[in-house]
Amino acid sequence: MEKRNLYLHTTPVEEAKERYYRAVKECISIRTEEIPVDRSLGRVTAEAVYARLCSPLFNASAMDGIAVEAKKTRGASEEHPLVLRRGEDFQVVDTGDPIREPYDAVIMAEDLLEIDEDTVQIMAAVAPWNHIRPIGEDIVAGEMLLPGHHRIRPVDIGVLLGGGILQVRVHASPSVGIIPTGTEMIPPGQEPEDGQIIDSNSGMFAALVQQYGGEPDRFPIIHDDYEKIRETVKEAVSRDDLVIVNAGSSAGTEDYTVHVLRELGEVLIHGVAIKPGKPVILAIVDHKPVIGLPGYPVSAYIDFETFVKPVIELFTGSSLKARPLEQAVISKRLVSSLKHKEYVRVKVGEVNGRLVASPLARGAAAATSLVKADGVCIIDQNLEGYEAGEQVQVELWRPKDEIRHTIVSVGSHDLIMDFLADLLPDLFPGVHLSSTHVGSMAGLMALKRGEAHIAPTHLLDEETGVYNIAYLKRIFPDREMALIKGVSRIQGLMVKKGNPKGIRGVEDLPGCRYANRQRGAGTRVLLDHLLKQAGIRPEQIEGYELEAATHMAAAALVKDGGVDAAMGIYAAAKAMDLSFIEVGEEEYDFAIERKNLELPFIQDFIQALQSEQFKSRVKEAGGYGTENAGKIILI
Ligand SMILES: Nc1nc2c(c(=O)[nH]1)N[C@H]1C(S)=C(S)[C@@H](COP(=O)(O)OP(=O)(O)OC[C@H]3O[C@@H](n4cnc5c(N)ncnc54)[C@H](O)[C@@H]3O)O[C@H]1N2
Ligand code: MOO
Repeated sequence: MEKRNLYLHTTPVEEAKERYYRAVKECISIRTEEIPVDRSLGRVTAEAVYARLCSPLFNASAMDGIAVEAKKTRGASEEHPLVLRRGEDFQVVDTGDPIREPYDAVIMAEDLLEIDEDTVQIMAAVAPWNHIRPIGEDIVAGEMLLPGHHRIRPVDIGVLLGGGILQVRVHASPSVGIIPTGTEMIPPGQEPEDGQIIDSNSGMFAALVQQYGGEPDRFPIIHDDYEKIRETVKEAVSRDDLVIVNAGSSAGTEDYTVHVLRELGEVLIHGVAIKPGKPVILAIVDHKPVIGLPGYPVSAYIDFETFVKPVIELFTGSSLKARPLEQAVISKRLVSSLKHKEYVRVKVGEVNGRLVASPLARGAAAATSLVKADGVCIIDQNLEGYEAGEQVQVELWRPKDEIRHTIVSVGSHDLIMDFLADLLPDLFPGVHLSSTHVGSMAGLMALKRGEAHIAPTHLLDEETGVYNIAYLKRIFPDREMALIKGVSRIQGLMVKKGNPKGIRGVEDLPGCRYANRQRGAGTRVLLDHLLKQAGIRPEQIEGYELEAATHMAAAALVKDGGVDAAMGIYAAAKAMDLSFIEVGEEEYDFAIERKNLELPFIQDFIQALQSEQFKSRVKEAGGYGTENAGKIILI
């Protein structure tokens, strides 16, 4: 067997950061540069900036009116108005005009009685400096306008220009080398062949670097070849301030990064007690920080935020605002190990006045969990997790105001949830739909615990043959509930195109490879019902234990995953270009507490269901009926 980097020891996150930053600070040199003020937005001052000019530059009129000598207005009153003559006693001025000797006060046009073009009457005396902005009232030449380490905002640009400053010295944007490695990697745009993986991380890193004020310097993909990786790292270190080497960070036989970095420089840390992101490498080569990030996108992102961002901030001279921490109730039990600090991506919604966090997929390769997340629940290394319903700290990634206007849906999955999520903010600006797919039963349980506004459900009551209502009565015996009617949809068996196995119905499933849905999913309840009717036991079906989380995930397993059949909706089969054997029609509705029907965004949701846009979109997908969409049944 080839050599592996088996490492059993990991360093706690804070210790790793502290040791690395101490070393980095000692070795890097911070560059600064002078740039035009009007292109300095977001940059950080390298030194204090002092005004070159005063503002205003001269004594200036603050109002439209006339400039006078204050002493000549003495004695004027309502009873004894005073007559003033142009040229002799006053000069007409506009706001901003210079006021020169002998004038020392301004009277507003509204306070004048015009007798003729050259004569006015005043009814009150004025004091010197009345309505005059003196030289340097706002800015005095030589005064400090901005301190060092200040991130420049639009208002700062205004003040600098007003103070006569055209160039400003700022921290230079660090150039960040990005080196993707891996023989199996291909650049985006190239059609992947078997076993190839699109290098999506480099694009994400480049965007992060830009967002945090650096300049990305991207290298082409380097194959798993020790010499090539070494030469590329040397090149990057010679031209960049900071270098990221992506993947090859862990224990694989072709994970060369750490060996290359050990040869070229010093590896301070390999392996941190963080999940995801454990195999991160923190090194220094030729006085430059070099960070090896793991290949899995979520690990790479979490490590970037934790270890790369603070290094970029050292170069840019200022820390970016940390994301706010909020208390939330966690909706599912979260078990975590004492071996690491864990970052669990969560969806967050406000239900009945409290924030509720629902954990998303925890896998390090689940990049879409980063896209769906409203935040992250951080479980400290010394904690073994949280029980459902416990208070947790969540770092919010989305503005709280937006979270407040989000409908939280937990339950069964259907493609219409995607249509609605897309349609809602279009029809009702500011309203969002967040849906978590856990199956019908688990959704109703979440609704019961007050963790969702709505629970999409399709549960067949075997006795009555009626969908959903019986379950609501049973699960919420003493609560006033309602059902917002959704769609009727065709359920069936999704099979490979052309149905090569000649499957006609559930009776043909024994002998085929099947993919099931998770326990409590309505689709699984339907399968069990049909199996019972057909007198087939679950053990007779190969793959009964294989659980797909959504219709689309089940369809994907049939398409490419070595599975012959899975139960699902027509629209998913159509979207994946599969053949479809209809087994029946069912009703997909939304359970809700009656008191929540009046919430403004729930009213918007009901209207969206009734909208023409929704109906035509659903019709296009096929296999749905929308006659009852948006109707309310009180239970
Ligand atoms: N025996 C062990 N195996 C693994 C361990 C371990 O401790 N012992 N650690 C696991 C952990 S944790 C992680 S995280 C990964 C890290 O893997 P590597 O950094 O070595 O990355 P690769 O194996 O080269 O790639 C893994 C995977 O990542 C994706 N990837 C890679 N590069 C990119 C890219 N540029 N863009 C998008 N995605 C990328 C891809 O799916 C690769 O298959 O190791 C575990 N293994
Ligand atoms: O560190 Mo790995 O990122 O846990 O999957």
